[in-house]
Amino acid sequence: MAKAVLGVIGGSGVYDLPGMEDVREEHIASPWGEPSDALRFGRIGQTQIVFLPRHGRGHKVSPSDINYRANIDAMKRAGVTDIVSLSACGSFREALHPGLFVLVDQFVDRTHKRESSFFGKGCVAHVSMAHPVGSALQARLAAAAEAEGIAHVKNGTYVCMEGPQFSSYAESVTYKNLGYDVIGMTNMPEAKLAREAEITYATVAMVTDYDCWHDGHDAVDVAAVVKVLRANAENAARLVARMARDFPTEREPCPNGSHNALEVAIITAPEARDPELMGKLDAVAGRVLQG
Ligand SMILES: CSC[C@H]1O[C@H](OP(=O)(O)O)[C@H](O)[C@@H]1O
Ligand SMILES: Nc1ncnc2[nH]cnc12
Repeated sequence: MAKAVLGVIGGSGVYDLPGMEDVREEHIASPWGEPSDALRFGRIGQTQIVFLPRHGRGHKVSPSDINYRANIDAMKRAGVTDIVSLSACGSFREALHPGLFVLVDQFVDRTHKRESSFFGKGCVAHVSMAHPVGSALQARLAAAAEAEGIAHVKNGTYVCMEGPQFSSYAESVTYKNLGYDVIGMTNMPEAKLAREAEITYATVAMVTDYDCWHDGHDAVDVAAVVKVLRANAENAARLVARMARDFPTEREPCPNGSHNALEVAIITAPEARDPELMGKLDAVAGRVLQG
């Protein structure tokens, strides 16, 4: 197994990762376009960390405009084996209150304007998304939250909307009635692309609001989100630092198959593959394509 490198993708309010040492920045070029920002390399204890703010510094990139493929490809090129996504979200349950961290285990993808695969014409692949979150990585997050006394719950479904507008009341009530737990605008296709790149993925969905279904709360707006973000970001930094303390130095096999997701996924015959696309897949699929 490869050396373990922990990637952290910071969402709204998380543009930095306090606690990293020996920090250096590098702009990683990707054949998939421009990543949201330079990658920040550092370590916490013995654990190598690569940090990327998905909206860029200053929050310049909107959810639909994020180049998710470039971000994941750049992380793969940086040697990242596991990604923790730190994401703000709205809640569809009274008990999932602002400030709570939901370690979701499922996603519903309602996005429709984003490139959501590295594969396509000239190299077709179908990875499993049955269990999109690495359960061992999720367990490490839960243990770290427990140790730090950070309020959290394990499991839940994150519905990813296109945005950038927040949901209508009818949409919000529909999602709630469908049994979804939280809502955001970014974790899809991020989680799909991570799986295609054989990177283990886990989300910390940090509740900021009750979206707009709750009679006792105003409909969500950015000001309401920002009010809760600062405390959430501080807890997120503590959580990651704690998890990094006991992180393995060697990559562990993922119980959900993310470490070898491509082994049984590529269906295009070798002689039918498009050389140009194969070139772009050098990082993401290099392990299986180069044998
Ligand atoms: C600022 S509220 C809406 C914004 O916040 C979430 O961002 P992220 O997932 O990157 O933390 C949500 O997905 C929207 O992009
Ligand atoms: N209610 C909400 N809907 C979508 N994305 C969010 N991010 C934070 N709160 C959100």
